[in-house]
Amino acid sequence: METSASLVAHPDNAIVWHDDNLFLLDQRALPAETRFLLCASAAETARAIKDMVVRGAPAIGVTAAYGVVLSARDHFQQEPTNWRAGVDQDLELLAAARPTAINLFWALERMRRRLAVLDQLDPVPALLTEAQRIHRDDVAANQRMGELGAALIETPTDVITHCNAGALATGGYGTALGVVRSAHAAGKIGRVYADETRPWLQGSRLTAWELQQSDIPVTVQADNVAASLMARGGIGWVIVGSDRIAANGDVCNKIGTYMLAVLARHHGVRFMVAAPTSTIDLKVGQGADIPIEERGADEVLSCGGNRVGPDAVEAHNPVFDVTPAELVDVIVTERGVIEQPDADKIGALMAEV
Ligand SMILES: CSC[C@H]1O[C@H](OP(=O)(O)O)[C@H](O)[C@@H]1O
Repeated sequence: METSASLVAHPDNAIVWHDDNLFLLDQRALPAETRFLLCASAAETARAIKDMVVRGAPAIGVTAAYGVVLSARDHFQQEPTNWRAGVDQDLELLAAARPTAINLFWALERMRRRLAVLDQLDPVPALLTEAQRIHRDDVAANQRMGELGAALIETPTDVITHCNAGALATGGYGTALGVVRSAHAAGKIGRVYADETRPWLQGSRLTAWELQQSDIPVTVQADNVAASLMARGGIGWVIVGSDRIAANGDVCNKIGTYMLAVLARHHGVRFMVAAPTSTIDLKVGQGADIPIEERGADEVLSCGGNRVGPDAVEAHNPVFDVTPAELVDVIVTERGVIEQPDADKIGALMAEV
């Protein structure tokens, strides 16, 4: 993949369709380096998702949608009257990139439905329009969630967040960090304590960088500081995103989220999950049924590119966990807020979607 220095590196500009190609702000390099990588094919897009050049549930859905556009362009150019089989294969390649975030499959299904009604003429313009609509809708949903989430914060407080559920994890603005941005603008959040989020360090590398771009006070902390910080007082909320929400309200999110939810309940800190309805998977009844991605041992046994563990030692690296619905005080979606989520409330909200 080549790079292009002509794009502006900003959290809200991490996924860019430019010169009929896809450019991704390389989140593996942030914050030390801001570089865009060119994805010129569906295969390169799938690789970028798998390698976490781009990550975050809505962000990989938006990215995969553009990957389908690249696929249609390539296969239409190669075989103008027989491009569908190649595009179908690329849809499967993109779907196999990562297993947990439902937004990837939700976005690909939207592209499949658009494909189904296209005739054999050039599919690219219609597919690009659909991908851009998915991208635009995601940003609008995040801005709406920001408003709804901020309104729940009654008195000014500090908050803890985990991983990165910001503009970098979405089409822009962010889910959890979208609430933070809106609440801070309304004078309701003083400081954000960002868990570094081992092993991939989305918090110390991405959330801290994002909040600095928005001039929001942020303090990075090791993941195991959260308990004593809550015990000290002054933390009103834990605000996180999600990669998949089961039909009963169980929330799958970055590893360590479940630990935060238990601590929050113990310390009387409220626990908010901000996620668009595209993150709710009614086909999965409970959190235990959500596939949890396991990544390589090297992510755990290294830090900042330096090996820290001994040779030949084993490592366990599940990168998501499940927080039971009963530990979630509120789920904020773009369609509304669900207090004390359960299957009936999730079903009622989704019936309106
Ligand atoms: C707004 S969804 C962000 C969500 O995705 C992250 O996982 P990863 O960085 O591995 O893609 C994490 O679970 C965030 O909460």
